[in-house]
This record gives sequence, structure tokens and C-alpha cells, in this order.
Amino acid sequence: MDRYFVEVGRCGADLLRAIAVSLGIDPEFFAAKYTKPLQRTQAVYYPVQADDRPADQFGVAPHTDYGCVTLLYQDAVGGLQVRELGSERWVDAPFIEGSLVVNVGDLLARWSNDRFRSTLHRVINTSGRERYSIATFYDPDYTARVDPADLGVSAAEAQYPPVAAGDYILGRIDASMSYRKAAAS
Ligand SMILES: O=C(O)CCC(=O)C(=O)O
Ligand SMILES: [Fe+2]
Repeated sequence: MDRYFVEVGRCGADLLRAIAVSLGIDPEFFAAKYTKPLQRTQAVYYPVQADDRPADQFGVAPHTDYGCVTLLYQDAVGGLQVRELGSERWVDAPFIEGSLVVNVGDLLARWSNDRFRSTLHRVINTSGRERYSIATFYDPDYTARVDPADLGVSAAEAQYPPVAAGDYILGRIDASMSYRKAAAS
């Protein structure tokens, strides 16, 4: 797992170079924002879900990830679905040997002024088998300034003010926790 953590982080850094090139900015732009990245790599276990489960029972309920990019390794069981933009359609993201699924998160959407859009996704494991995945949230330094202007967004176009990456991500985590607490009380 230690080795996976390091290698998947390298993969995330390469991916961000490609994203920088696609935005027409310095390929090393993100490297300077990832000197002590907020990288969380976690294994997730999904028990078997019954065929007659309630409609609101998910392995993971529909959500977007909070940060910049998520690199997901999944096993061959399947169950990950992504929502097609502009439609109500859930599309399977099946296991492909030797591949990682990449999700754009809300912070990259914000940074790029929505040129990159975050991907709504969910997991429903109706395979009858247990499922495992390893999700890596590859996010910038806590103090990295996330300013759309640095990604070539003009002041007139910018929809989001600058924010520190860690403040944004922690704010989102706190909000989801208080929502859960409120729902439980
Ligand atoms: O395990 C998966 O396939 C997805 C996990 C996920 O979406 C998440 O942890 O944010
Ligand atoms: Fe996710």
C-alpha cells in the first residue's frame, strides 16, 4: 500500500501536467501547488447488496468529490456509475484491466471556472459479490491558493473568488458531517 500511495501520487501529478497543458498554462503550474499534497488513499469495502434493497440504499450515494482529481482503482465486480452531464442517465464505469477511473472534483471545477466539470457518481453493488476499491483523492497543499485567474480566467468571467485548498475541502467535509448530524437528530 505504501508503494501504491507513492505511484498513484506520481500518476496524479502526470495527470495534472496534462490538465495544465489542456488549459494552456505552464505544465508545472500544479506541481508548485502540490509540494505537500493533501493526498488521501483509502481502501473501500462494499458488502453484497440485496436485489430487493430500498431504492435509496447505495454502496456510495450520489455525490461529487470535493477536491481536484480522484484516481480510483476498482476490482472486476463493477457497480460504479457516473451521471452523464445534461441528462438523467447513469452510465456504468466498468472495470478495465490496468486502468484507473479519474473523477474531476469540485475544487478543480471551481479553479477552472467550470471548464472542467465535476462528475456525479455513485456505487450500487448488485453483483452478488463483495467489492473492493482504492480511492485516491489527490489534492493540493492545504495553503495552496485556488484562484481561477491563475488558470487563465479573466476577472469578468470569474465566478468564484480565490480560496485556500484546505479551507475549501475541510469546509465541505464539515458541511457534510453537520448535515449527517442534523439528519440523525
Ligand atoms: O469505490 C468507488 O468506486 C467510489 C468511491 C467514491 O466515490 C468515493 O470514495 O468518493
Ligand atoms: Fe467519490
